[in-house]
Amino acid sequence: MKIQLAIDLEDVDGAIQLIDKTKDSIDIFEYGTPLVINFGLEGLAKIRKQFPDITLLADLKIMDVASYEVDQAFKYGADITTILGVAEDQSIKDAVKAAHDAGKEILVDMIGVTDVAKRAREIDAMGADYIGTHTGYDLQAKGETPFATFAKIKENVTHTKTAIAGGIKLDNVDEVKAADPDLLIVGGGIATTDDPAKTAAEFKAKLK
Ligand SMILES: O=C(CO)[C@H](O)[C@H](O)COP(=O)(O)O
Repeated sequence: MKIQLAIDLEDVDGAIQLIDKTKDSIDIFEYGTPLVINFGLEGLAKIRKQFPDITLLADLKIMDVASYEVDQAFKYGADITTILGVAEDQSIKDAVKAAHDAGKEILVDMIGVTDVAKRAREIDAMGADYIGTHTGYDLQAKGETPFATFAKIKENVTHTKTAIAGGIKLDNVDEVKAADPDLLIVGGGIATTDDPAKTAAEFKAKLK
């Protein structure tokens, strides 16, 4: 299982410092949506320049004009970008094609999807690289977790790699291991701890 650190900070220099501290334990770094909102893809390019060899995901949560936005993410240094599972089929197919033409990857974020099993089967057939459960902050605040939805995804995909996100902390690692995703995405569970380097290393050790 790979681990992705979601960097949902509000400044690029803070993101650079966080990457520097945690890079020995993390497989994929996510340029989170707050960074996209505040600094656009210029911030992503700054991170790429600083770290030419890391795997970078741009969390664009694309909804439309998919080929263009996917191409922009890769032009500015991403290896993977995200599109929403609630987007039109055509947009998801366009995103997958644009990514694969560029030798890159697409993660479909299932936030807000109501019929998860059906949509997971459809997305599996569209050739996305990853399909991810995502309990957003607004539902985390109501006590929701991603595990039940993740199980539905896992049951309904045949070849797409699976990802889980939404409020995962070190305390949840046993449940994550039982769920068995290909990719674990952690944001606050690493970034907001007193010692992110130590927490990231603990995640890595526990996931072995
Ligand atoms: O995409 C996101 C918010 O929209 C976050 O990156 C994702 O939820 C992971 O962060 P956390 O572990 O803090 O929930």
